[in-house]
Amino acid sequence: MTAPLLTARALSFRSQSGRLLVDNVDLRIAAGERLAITGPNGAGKTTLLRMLAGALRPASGEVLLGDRRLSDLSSVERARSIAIVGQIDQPDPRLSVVDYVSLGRIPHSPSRNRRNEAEIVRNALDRISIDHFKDRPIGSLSGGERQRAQLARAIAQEPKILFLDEPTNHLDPRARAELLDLVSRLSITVVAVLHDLPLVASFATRVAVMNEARLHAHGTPRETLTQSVVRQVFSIDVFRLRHPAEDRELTVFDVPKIHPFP
Ligand SMILES: Nc1ncnc2c1ncn2[C@@H]1O[C@H](COP(=O)(O)OP(=O)(O)OP(=O)(O)O)[C@@H](O)[C@H]1O
Repeated sequence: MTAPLLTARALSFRSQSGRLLVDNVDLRIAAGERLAITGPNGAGKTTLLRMLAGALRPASGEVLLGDRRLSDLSSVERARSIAIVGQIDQPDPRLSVVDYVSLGRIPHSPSRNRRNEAEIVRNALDRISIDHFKDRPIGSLSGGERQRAQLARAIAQEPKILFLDEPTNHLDPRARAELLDLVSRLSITVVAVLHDLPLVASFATRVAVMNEARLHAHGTPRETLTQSVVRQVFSIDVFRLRHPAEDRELTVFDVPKIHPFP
């Protein structure tokens, strides 16, 4: 592996009651990689993501960005390097989409060149294909549209690493694949919490499978989304089959049968 852009060493987090929510996690993320953090509900994925992004201070362990500890960076240095698209973002609903996306430029404001700034924002709107609703108030957007606006704001921030917490949860199946395709074309390092295993398999270059606060498996999708890991962690089966119409492999996650009513 080339020199990691982000390194987590023995990262742990405890709740106030003393429960371990993340237990001794080591990770190395190289520049250009797309790491998907997956695992069952409550496994510690968001807690881990927030520590990796510097939004939550670990109880023990450390995170390095390049060779610098994240905790030693100023908030401006951190904001120039790291963008987070989280699950909760409640901007003023009257803010127009273009003004909201412009907020991504705040960390860069000391070196402001107005024409250049406007160009970067326009570019972000264009890359996420939301320029047609750039003048609408944020409060009028659907969940999926809002998720796209959040991503455009993060792109306008021009970070080294983009952190996404369940970026597709409001999107329909096609829009999910399109959004992740778009993210993978940005050529930046991405760390994303994702539940949708087929999307994990096609989007991620590496996968971190969390289970009960621990890193259960870490590696390429093929190394981690194995029959034994998927069974043990998610209690479902995974099959790798030939696509019936195309010359490629299909990864099929076999969810349990839902009993018909009654
Ligand atoms: N500040 C906190 N205090 C106490 N418990 C917490 C705190 N934050 C998270 N938890 C608990 O820690 C566990 C892990 O939470 P986390 O949000 O990291 O899980 P997750 O894997 O992202 O879950 P999900 O898939 O449901 O979003 C959960 O049981 C959650 O209720």
